[in-house]
Amino acid sequence: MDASVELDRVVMRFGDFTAIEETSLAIASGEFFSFLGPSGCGKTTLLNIVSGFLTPSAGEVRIGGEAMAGVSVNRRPTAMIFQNLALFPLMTVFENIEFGLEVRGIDRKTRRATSERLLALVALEGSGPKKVTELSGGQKQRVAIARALAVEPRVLLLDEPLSALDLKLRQHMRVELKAIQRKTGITFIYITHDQGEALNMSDRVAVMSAGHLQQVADPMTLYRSPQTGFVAAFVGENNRLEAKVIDQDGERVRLDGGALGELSGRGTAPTPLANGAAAALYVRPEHLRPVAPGQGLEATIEALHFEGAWLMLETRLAASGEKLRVQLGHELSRQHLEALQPGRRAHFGFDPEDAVVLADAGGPALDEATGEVVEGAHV
Ligand SMILES: Nc1ncnc2c1ncn2[C@@H]1O[C@H](COP(=O)(O)OP(=O)(O)OP(=O)(O)O)[C@@H](O)[C@H]1O
Repeated sequence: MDASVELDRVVMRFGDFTAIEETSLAIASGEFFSFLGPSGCGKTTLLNIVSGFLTPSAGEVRIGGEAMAGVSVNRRPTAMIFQNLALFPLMTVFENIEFGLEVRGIDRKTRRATSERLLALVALEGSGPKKVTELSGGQKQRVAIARALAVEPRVLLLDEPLSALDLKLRQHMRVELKAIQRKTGITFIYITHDQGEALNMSDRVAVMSAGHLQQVADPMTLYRSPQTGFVAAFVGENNRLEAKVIDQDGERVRLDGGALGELSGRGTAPTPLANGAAAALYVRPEHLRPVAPGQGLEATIEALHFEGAWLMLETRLAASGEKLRVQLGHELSRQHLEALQPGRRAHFGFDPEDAVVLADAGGPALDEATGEVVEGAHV
C-alpha cells in the first residue's frame, strides 16, 4: 500500500491574499508527519488541500503517486479528524464508527466486526452500545479515531485533535495516537500549534510561518539545529544575543558580541556566514549553567520561578542590558540556590556546541506570552 503524499509546487490564494506560498514536500508512506506553526500560518489550508476540501490555485497533490486533481473528498484515500471531533451525539459508539461503512453499502455483520476490531485497537472494548454523550473527552477522542479508521484510509489527517483535552489526557493520547499509527502503518498528517505535541509524536515536522515552510526535519534536528530565526524562537525556548561574525571555520562561528566580548556557537544554516555579517546567537535556557566569576556572561538576577522539576531564572546581562533566561535542573538549582537570589549578580556559561548562530534576518517576532506572530515585527 503506497500511502505517500506529495505536494508539488502547491499554491493557495484567496483573492489577493496568498495563504500558501509555493510549497513542495514529500511525505513518506507510513510517516507521522506534522505541520507546526502559529495561528493563521496556513496549516488548516494545507490539510484541506490534501483532503480535497480546497482546490489549490496552482500545483498538484499526489497520494500513493496518483494525482488528486478532480478527485472529490469522499473518493480520496483520506479521512479527517477535526478539532471538535464532529461525532453524532445522539448515536451510539457503534453507530458512529459504522456510519461511513453503512454509507458505502457494507453489510451489517461486516460493519459490526470492523467496529469491534477498531474498538479493541483504541482500547474501548465493550463501549459500542454506549451513547457518545456518556463518554469522557478521551473516550470520545478514541471513538473519533476509530470512526476515521473504519473507512480504511491510507492517510489520516488530524486537525489539532487533542486541543480540547486537559493536559494529562493530552499527554496520554499522544502516546496512544503514536501507538495506533505504528500498529496501522497509515500515514498520519497532523497539524498543531503545540510544539510539544509535534516534537513528541512525529517522525518529521514542517515548521510553518505565514504560508511558508521554514524547515522540515526530524524533531531532534529542529531542536538542535534550527535553520532560521523563526524556528529557533518557535521550537522550544531560546535566548537571542546580537553579534557580528568574526569568522566561521566549519560549523564553528566566532562572534564579536560587542560589550559581551567574544562568543562562539555552531552555524547551522546551509550557507556559511560572511565575516563581519550581523548575526544572532541562540542559546536555550537549559543550556546555561552557573560558572565562576570572570567567566561566561555576567547577569543580574531579576526573578526566580520554581517549576518543580527545574528553576527558571530571569536575568539581565550586565554588559548589554539584554534579557537572559536560565533554566537549572534540580541538582544545579539546589547547589547554587543561595547565590541565585533576586538582586544578586551571577555568571552563566554555555558550551558553544549548544549555541546556534544564524544570520540576523530570522523572520517575524513572536509574542512571548502567546507564541503568536507579532504583525510587522521582525527578530
Ligand atoms: N476561505 C478563506 N478565505 C480567505 N482567507 C482564508 C480562507 N481560509 C483561510 N484564510 C486565511 O488564510 C490564512 C491561513 O489560514 P489557516 O486556517 O490555514 O491557518 P492555521 O495555521 O490553520 O490557523 P489556526 O491554527 O488558527 O487554525 C489565514 O490568514 C486565514 O485568514
